[in-house]
Amino acid sequence: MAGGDILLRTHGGLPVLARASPCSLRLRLTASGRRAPSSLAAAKVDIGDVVSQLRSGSARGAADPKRQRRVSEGGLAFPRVVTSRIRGAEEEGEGEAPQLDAEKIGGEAGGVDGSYLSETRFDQCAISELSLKGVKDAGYGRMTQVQEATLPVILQGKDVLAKAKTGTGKTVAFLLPAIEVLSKLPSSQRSQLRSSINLLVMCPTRELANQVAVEAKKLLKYHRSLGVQVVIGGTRITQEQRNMQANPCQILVATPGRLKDHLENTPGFSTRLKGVKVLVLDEADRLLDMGFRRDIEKIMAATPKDRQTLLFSATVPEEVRQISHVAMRKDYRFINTVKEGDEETHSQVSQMYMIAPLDLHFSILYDVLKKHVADDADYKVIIFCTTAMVTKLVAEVLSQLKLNIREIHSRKSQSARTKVSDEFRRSKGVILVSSDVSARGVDYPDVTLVIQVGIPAGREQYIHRIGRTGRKGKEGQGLLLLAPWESHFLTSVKDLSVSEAVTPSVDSSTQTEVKGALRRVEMKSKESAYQAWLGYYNSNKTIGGNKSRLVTLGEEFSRSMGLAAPPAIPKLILRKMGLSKVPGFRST
Ligand SMILES: Nc1ncnc2c1ncn2[C@@H]1O[C@H](COP(=O)(O)OP(=O)(O)OP(=O)(O)O)[C@@H](O)[C@H]1O
Repeated sequence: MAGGDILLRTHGGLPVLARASPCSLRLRLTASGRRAPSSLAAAKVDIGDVVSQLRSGSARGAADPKRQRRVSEGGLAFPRVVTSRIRGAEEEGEGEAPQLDAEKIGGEAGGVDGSYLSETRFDQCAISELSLKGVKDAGYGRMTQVQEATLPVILQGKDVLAKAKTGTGKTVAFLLPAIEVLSKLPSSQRSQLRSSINLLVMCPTRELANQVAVEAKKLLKYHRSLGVQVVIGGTRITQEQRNMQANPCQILVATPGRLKDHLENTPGFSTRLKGVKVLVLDEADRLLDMGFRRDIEKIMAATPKDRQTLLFSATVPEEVRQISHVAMRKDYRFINTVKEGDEETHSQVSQMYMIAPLDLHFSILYDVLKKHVADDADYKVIIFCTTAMVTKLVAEVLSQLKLNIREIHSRKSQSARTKVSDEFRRSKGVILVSSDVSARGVDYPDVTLVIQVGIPAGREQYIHRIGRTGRKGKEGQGLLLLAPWESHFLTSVKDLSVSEAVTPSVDSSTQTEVKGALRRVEMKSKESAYQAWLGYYNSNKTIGGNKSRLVTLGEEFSRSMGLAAPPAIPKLILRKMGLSKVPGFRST
């Protein structure tokens, strides 16, 4: 087991082992949500064994008692409850960094970990009656920590960069004060800017944009003079143009590519953007990374310089802090509700990783899923895969195995994506196989397990993906399934409590079923998955650097799909990947 001591905690009746990093040295929570000292143990846990022990009622305290004693005797001491102050809970972009007291904004309020809701109720805040009625109808009584920390600062007119864990209400945190700003615009300005866009919210994915608009509609319920529209890729741009012309709204939620399209092609659109008072970048670190930066810069340049800018995300890497001045005024505030010494992931989500050869991945996945499904009638699982085409393949294989599978990725039509997303949100007893289109922001309630197959695009992506479970303080489980040559990724999450799970011994009937399923999947799907897989790992800094090794790993992946030899790849694609001169790849 990598990285030192292990502590055992109870997770929904399931013993879970976690590495004892300095961050996890604090009182843990029991399944009932009461605070209790964690018991200590050291061992590896086989997920399969735990699940079957759980079914036979012997799971509690399943760890080896001798090992337990050894660690206890080893002197792992538990400090008292951490009541440290929040690090820079409110920091200036430059200059002083006022702090909020953790005890004031934390407490036993919210979900299982008791920390996502603050003590402050919305009706104690300086917000309009109309907003308050909307908030009440939405079912929100107390503010979440991030809402409590950001609302007064945004209402003061400051630019804000806010960091708060996944599923802790960041959407309302930026929407509510922004709506307040809009509702207080002097009526003269409002009539003058009647068709202008006053609040622009940018989101990296279409599903997230739709979701933000739904949340905005809830808060706008009693603000009859304010409306919201969505512009996203994958839909007919002419239809969007007609909608905007027929009923121009003051609030626009958009994905960057489509917004840029409107900027360039929709008459009068750039004039409407001149009315922007508040600009929000939701998932700011993603929108400011190289994939979106150019579009975002263009969009920002089309909005007034004196606008208010709000950047929100669960992850704010140092590079983003460095470049955030591009988007914000110099005196912006950095509001970080992740306590000093706390992890960026939730303590009530048990995180496991499993290292196994690629050719066992389908069998392990099937084994883990069968056990999870048998264990929890209300199961709701998301499996994240590396690329759209690998997602499609995994969904097809698991569907062949008669699991209740839905599939979502960028190669699906937008109408299919929306249908699957809406259905998954409402359902239980279903497994969503997804590319990174669902990694950030999407709020599917009650996800029981998140599985990540293959190396995630980075530490941030790992954190956002695992954040699809454990929302609003609820419990959840996460499993990262890696091949041995992918295990270097673990160093980038070594400060998180991710513990090793032993590879389950998959029985021969499971393996036979998986082989049969793989045989029934069309060759075309395997070819596309192989190409996409190669493209993904070829551009991975660590793995793509050694091309002859990539050939061998590609062979391993193709064997895992049940193929005797890797499929041939079109010359043009090999050339685009810079692999045409690498011996070992067959081309067509
Ligand atoms: N004050 C509140 N009280 C109770 N529930 C709330 C409150 N504010 C927001 N919520 C709910 O909490 C859930 C999570 O909110 P949201 O999706 O905004 O989280 P997030 O922090 O943006 O997550 P992510 O980092 O994954 O984007 C939503 O279902 C939302 O309706």
